[in-house]
Amino acid sequence: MTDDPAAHDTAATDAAVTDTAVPRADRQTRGLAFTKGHGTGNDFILTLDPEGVGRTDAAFVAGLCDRHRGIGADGFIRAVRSSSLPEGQALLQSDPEAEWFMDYRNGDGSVAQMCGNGVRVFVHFLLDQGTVELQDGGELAVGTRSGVKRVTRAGNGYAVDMGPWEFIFPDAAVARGMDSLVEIAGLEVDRPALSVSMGNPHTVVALAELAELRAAELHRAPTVQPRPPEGTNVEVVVPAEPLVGDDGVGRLTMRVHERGVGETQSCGSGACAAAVATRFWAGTGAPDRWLVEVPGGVVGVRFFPGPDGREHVELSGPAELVAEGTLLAAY
Ligand SMILES: N[C@@H](CCC[C@H](N)C(=O)O)C(=O)O
Repeated sequence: MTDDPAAHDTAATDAAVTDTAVPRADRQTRGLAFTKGHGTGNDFILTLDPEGVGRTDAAFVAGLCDRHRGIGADGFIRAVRSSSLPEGQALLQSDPEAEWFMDYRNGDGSVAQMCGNGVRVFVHFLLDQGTVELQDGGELAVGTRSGVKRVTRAGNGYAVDMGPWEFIFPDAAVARGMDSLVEIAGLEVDRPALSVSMGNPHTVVALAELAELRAAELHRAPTVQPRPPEGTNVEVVVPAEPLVGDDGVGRLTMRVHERGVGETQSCGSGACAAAVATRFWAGTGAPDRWLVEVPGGVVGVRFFPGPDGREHVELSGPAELVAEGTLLAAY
């Protein structure tokens, strides 16, 4: 695991998995109420913990997310009142509307800054719990480790302003249109890539054809050189031919290896990063609207001028809740 360049610095996670610092009495999680949901197949275990008192240590989260010995999910999301967490309290200073904080963890228990599919499912979960009200067209401010995100409802679909995108290695990106080389199992030569931050890090690789996309063995972590400082999620994309349809919308097909998870059916922030990179490579005149096909469905990406004067990225797509239950295990 420690050789996995696409993963977080896993030392802390590994230590926490075998952590005996959590007193045995506090490991009792039997009776915990949970909901299972997904956005285009990117699946999450959600719990409501307004006061922020529940367990979030890596051993617990990894146990819950284990697909054989737990409930199984790509990630764990805890709904906490922003006022109950230091990160949330800091956000409330500048944005008092963000009453709820999406406390997100990857399936291996590592903390990630942002989850684009997760934040849509999070809002759907809060509505289902009766914790918030949101009419069609209404907007909810959500606290995240990547700042406050505004989520708009359209039926069971949600659109989130993910905020501004940034190149992780801006000098190389602008000078060469790529900043790193990625070795992907199943593909013969290393591929050039562009690393984009959507609050969390992504490295996007363009392939020429769908056969190559199918050949990529994404259950293995790709090797990225140079590796973004906090690790990275790797998106492999094939731009459509033609890239832009008669409707003026750009299209691409994507698979992803997520940091802290492995291959997933979808990654919302990854779809945004894939659209950023593809639009950049396409040059002047490339569209502001994109449809990104992932193994679990299709998500929309739109570029627009944000209220802060920077270009923002909107992610849209469905959110589904599929089950609720009570935990029997003590991890
Ligand atoms: N694995 C990611 C966090 C989760 C991203 C998510 N699936 C999405 O929809 O954006 C990371 O470690 O950054």
